[in-house]
Amino acid sequence: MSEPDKGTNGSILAVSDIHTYYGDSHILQGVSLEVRRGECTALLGRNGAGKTTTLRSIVGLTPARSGRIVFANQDISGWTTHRIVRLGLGYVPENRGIFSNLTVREHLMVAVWASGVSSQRLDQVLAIFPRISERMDNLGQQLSGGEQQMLSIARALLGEPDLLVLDEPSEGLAPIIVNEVSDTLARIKETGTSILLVEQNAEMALSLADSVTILSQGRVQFSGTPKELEEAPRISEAYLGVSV
Ligand SMILES: Nc1ncnc2c1ncn2[C@@H]1O[C@H](COP(=O)(O)OP(=O)(O)OP(=O)(O)O)[C@@H](O)[C@H]1O
Repeated sequence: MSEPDKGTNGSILAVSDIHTYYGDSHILQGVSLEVRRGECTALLGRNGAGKTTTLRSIVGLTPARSGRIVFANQDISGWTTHRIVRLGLGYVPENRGIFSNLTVREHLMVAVWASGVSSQRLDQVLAIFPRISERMDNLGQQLSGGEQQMLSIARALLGEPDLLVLDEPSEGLAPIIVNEVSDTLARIKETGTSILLVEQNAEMALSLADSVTILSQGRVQFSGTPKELEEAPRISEAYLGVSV
């Protein structure tokens, strides 16, 4: 992980006024958000608000048609996903990307080869995920939802990303496992890794976040700190359906 760069207003990721389409459907209509170095930004909103599309635009899977995305001081607009990941972005997709017939070890070794990191790095990552280290010879299909989520996060961390981008890591998990995922993300943040976290679980996301962006119908409805959101209950009730 690189040292914080004081020369660029402390931002590891700055998304400015992006517009993204699926065919003719204009989904993101001028989305802007920021992740500051070493901090966590939570991206919240109801189903269909455009959260996943925002992440897909950032990682180059569904490129924005206009707007600007600056990551690690580089304008990555139009870059391929492969190149963006190489620059230091770790992506944990919503479906977790776990293969049923590969073992935990094979998932991790593929990532080690692909990112060219040392086996020492694998040991460092496994130290954060004790449960995964005990399951090295289990197949993907033999893992619980929580273990699959942890493996997906571990794999993204192998490449020593400066920014970890996660799409609803709590989805489908029991509350006690959500707490484990949340504690793990807090530890990752403590090591200096910046985090962009998409969540339906506002409580979990706000416990980790330094800033919050709320989307509705492809537009930003709120941007501020968790405290500012707490002081604006009408916003959270209108766009999240809960008081925070
Ligand atoms: N492949 C696609 N083709 C066409 N429209 C899509 C596609 N994927 C998503 N959409 C539409 O784009 C809008 C935003 O979807 P998106 O998945 O980004 O929302 P979200 O906030 O992540 O919601 P969820 O929590 O349900 O994943 C929705 O109206 C959705 O129906």
